[in-house]
Amino acid sequence: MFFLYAPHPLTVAAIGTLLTGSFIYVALGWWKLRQSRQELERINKCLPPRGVYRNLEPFIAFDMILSLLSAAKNKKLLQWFNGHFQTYGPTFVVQTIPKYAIHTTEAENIKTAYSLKFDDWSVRPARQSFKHLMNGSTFMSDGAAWSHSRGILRPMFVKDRITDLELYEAHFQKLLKLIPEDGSTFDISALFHRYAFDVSSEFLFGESLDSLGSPTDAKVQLAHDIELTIQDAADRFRKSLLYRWLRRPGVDQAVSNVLSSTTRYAQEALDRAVEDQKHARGEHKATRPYSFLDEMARQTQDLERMSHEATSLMFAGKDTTAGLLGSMWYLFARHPEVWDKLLAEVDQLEGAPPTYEWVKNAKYLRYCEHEAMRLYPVTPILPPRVANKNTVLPLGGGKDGKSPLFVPKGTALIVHIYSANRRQEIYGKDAEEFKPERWEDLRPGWAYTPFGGGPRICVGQQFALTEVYYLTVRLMQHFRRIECRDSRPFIEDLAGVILSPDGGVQVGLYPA
Ligand code: HEM
Repeated sequence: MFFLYAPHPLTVAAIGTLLTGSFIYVALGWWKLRQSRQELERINKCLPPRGVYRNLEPFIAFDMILSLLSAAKNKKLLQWFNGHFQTYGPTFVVQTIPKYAIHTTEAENIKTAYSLKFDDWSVRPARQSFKHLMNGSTFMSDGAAWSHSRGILRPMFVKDRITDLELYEAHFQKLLKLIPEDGSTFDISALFHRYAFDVSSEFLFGESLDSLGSPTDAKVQLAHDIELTIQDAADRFRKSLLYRWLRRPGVDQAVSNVLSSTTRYAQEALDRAVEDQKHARGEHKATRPYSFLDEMARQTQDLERMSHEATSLMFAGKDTTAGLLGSMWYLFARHPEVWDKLLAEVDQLEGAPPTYEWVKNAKYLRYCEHEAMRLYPVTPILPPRVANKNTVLPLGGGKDGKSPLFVPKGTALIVHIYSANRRQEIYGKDAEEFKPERWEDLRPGWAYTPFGGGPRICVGQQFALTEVYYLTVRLMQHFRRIECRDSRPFIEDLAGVILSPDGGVQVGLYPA
């Protein structure tokens, strides 16, 4: 029987040659990689990392994941990382057998990855949880595709586009009606979220979702679905392997409504662009408020791309802006001396609404925002970048952590803004305190990057800041006194990916 099934000697020889050839090919590839790695390490004088977080279970770092989950459950995730930076120094490595991740607070490392060696790092591999919503957006792209989309986006955020203060004023008037005038306690951060929602939707779609007014049922549903979709994207990112079993009910329908609604808004903008071309050019600008999608329709007819870009901007801009307002007002409520000083600056306007130039030049207002963003940065941990080739970071290697660090292809780099902003070497011994005055002569450069940095710096930064400054001034012109109604210390809430105080910002406000 055996004889019947024995392979022909030529077949055996062919298989043998194939196997040996493959082995040599793989071995040569591995040897070449090792050589180039050693060469890179030698040229750059790389040393092994100073801080290494070692896992007992070295494959998926199960012990670290459990420890992180427990810290997150106790609302101490940021403190957990902060503690590890105290132990290991400003850069540490988490090693598992398949790959490793670098956590850093070091300005030079951030500058290198975000600017000097920008091309060595990609964002897309770590943003897969957003793919179903914004696959073609700037936020998701790398390389030439990113340059192209960012180029389309840029003109929409230039000065004349973001100085439409009427947009902010109209929604401020609606917000004002919802604030109790008798000093009774309310959560001002919840109103900031609705305000940012309405401003963003009007800016993006040309139509506000009107969450501060009397929205239609369809708008209420869309607002609900956008919130659910944002939470779901955060779940996908955090729970990765377990996500399938831990999905929130109604997610599929919510995602589908968000996508079909943004597609409808995009289609309407394209139709208007066609109408405009038929009539005098740019006619709609006189009759309609400026909309991001209208502007985009002048540059592309790609419906999916427009819908994905608008969705990504809604995600990137809404909670972040509300989060910054929340941090500032959380701190104002606890620092009456800062409130009084800012009030004096605001009073220079003698009650008139501020102009764009005024908010840009209001120094103390800017210091307050910088200081709030320093202590409670809206995005306390930036989304990871992944090395697309072997590369080097300037710091983190050697016994003192001052030597360059070799970074193998596939390594994730995670920048910790929250911990970077508390480094005593940069901010002094009082780094934990709220002192806007420190910004009079503080220039931390790459040590302070709440909006990211380099070519991918937040495209909406000026839009967000104008919105935040304008609303703060207008509220302070109306309400002259603030009282804190929550004596608990700051407890982190990272329910989305945005940092806010647990329990909101409970205050009482009094008009003049
Ligand atoms: C206080 C408010 C905001 C904060 C703190 C903030 C923060 C950030 C940060 C840190 C990044 C860089 C992420 C990285 O490099 O990994 C970023 C990118 C981005 N932000 Fe913002 N953002 C804010 C508001 C906005 C607004 C209002 C918009 C638009 C309406 C916006 C649109 C974007 C976009 C499109 C990107 C991706 C840019 C690119 O990849 O080229 N952001 N933002």
